[in-house]
Amino acid sequence: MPSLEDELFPSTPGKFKIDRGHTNMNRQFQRCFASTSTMFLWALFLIALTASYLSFQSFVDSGNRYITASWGGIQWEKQIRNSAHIQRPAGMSVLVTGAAGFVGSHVSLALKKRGDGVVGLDNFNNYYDPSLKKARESLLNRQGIVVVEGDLNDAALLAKLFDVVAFTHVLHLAAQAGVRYAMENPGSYVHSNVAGLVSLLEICKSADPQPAIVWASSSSVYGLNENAPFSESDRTDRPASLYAATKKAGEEITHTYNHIYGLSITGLRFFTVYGPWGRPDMAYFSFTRNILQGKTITIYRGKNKADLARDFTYIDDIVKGCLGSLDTSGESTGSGGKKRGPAPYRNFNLGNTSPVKVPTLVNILEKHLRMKAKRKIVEMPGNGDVPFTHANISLAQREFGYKPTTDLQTGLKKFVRWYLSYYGYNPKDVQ
Ligand SMILES: O=C(O)[C@H]1O[C@H](OP(=O)(O)OP(=O)(O)OC[C@H]2O[C@@H](n3ccc(=O)[nH]c3=O)[C@H](O)[C@@H]2O)[C@H](O)[C@@H](O)[C@H]1O
Repeated sequence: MPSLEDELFPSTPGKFKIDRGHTNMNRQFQRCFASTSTMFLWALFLIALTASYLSFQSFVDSGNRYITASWGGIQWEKQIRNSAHIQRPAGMSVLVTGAAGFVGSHVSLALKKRGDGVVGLDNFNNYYDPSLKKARESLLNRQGIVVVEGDLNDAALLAKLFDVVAFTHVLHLAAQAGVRYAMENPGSYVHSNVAGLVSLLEICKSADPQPAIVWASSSSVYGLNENAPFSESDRTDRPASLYAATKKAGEEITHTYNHIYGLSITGLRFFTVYGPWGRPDMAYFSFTRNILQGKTITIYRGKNKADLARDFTYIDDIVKGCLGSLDTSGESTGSGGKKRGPAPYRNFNLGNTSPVKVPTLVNILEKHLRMKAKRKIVEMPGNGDVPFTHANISLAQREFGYKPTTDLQTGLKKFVRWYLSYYGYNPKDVQ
């Protein structure tokens, strides 16, 4: 009888040598035959195992190819390098995250126009109509700017981008925006504004040379602050929304990376930015759409029937603020994850310095659209809104000459003109 060991390990070399001197040939033959067929079965099993392993590997490989299909390869790298190519003396090569977004697309075009190299990154998520993002991307493409489709949390993609281009600057504008949406989808704020930010900083800190980073914080960090106008030295530890809390977290996180790794960091506290190619989720945009469609608009009102007010800031002024910040960012001091000395850490308000009440904003829209709004006034729900915002911009003025020049009347006129042409309304129909 074959031992258990024989059964389990039938292919052990030399184990089944035929003993020719044995008289019981038949038995020998049977044993040998039995062993051979077991060997055969095991061989079959091994072949099947190898085949399944190989096909699994090829499935994994093809999966990876699918995941990375939108980036990688010699041709792709060439496009990225062309896009990042600097065309002016002492120019910069900038990675703009959120490049297909409102502010990102405007600043990318301005950078390219003055001869800087720009590579965009955007995940084209569907927080609002992605076709608007695609339309902005087309504008950028026409100026030779490539927008890579990918998420901040894709560390392999970020590493690849820094392999291909030694970016001098990162303008980090990709974020989950919107104050009130944070109650519906809190996870998206953590994903983009916290995890995504850290993922980007990790790559930047390890880069050699390290880029200088300018990124979008928010006026919302002032939260329940009542000192007006808001100064950078005011309290920012009482956020009123999760959106604000993630932006405040961003300011703390970037401080850490500045402190440990010597990254140059500039945070920009944007005050309710508006203008052509804007964000459809914002009040001025959705009010315009609803007024044109004859739908009722809801206007929130604060305590004691006080109107809410915002320091609405026109996009062209914000673009100038972004360029000024990039130009004065100073250099990161570290390389390859090691700090070599202190680097700049700055936060600036970029606002308009003249708050306007929301009902006044609606009056201006009515005038430009030549249509009456159907208004419904409701008490401000506890949704993260703050009663007013008002920027003190003296710090940005001093540091890089920031000076907003567009008032809400003028800015909304430009917005309405863009809106009507983009969405195909004939202004004559809008009487
Ligand atoms: O500065 C910022 O850091 C933020 O600015 C922007 O937030 P907000 O100032 O809240 O702008 P926005 O939504 O246009 O509401 C404007 C006003 O209309 C009121 N509002 C709004 C909607 C509505 O239906 N009714 C209404 O009265 C509303 O109560 C508010 O008083 C960006 O979206 C945000 O991403 C961030 O960048």
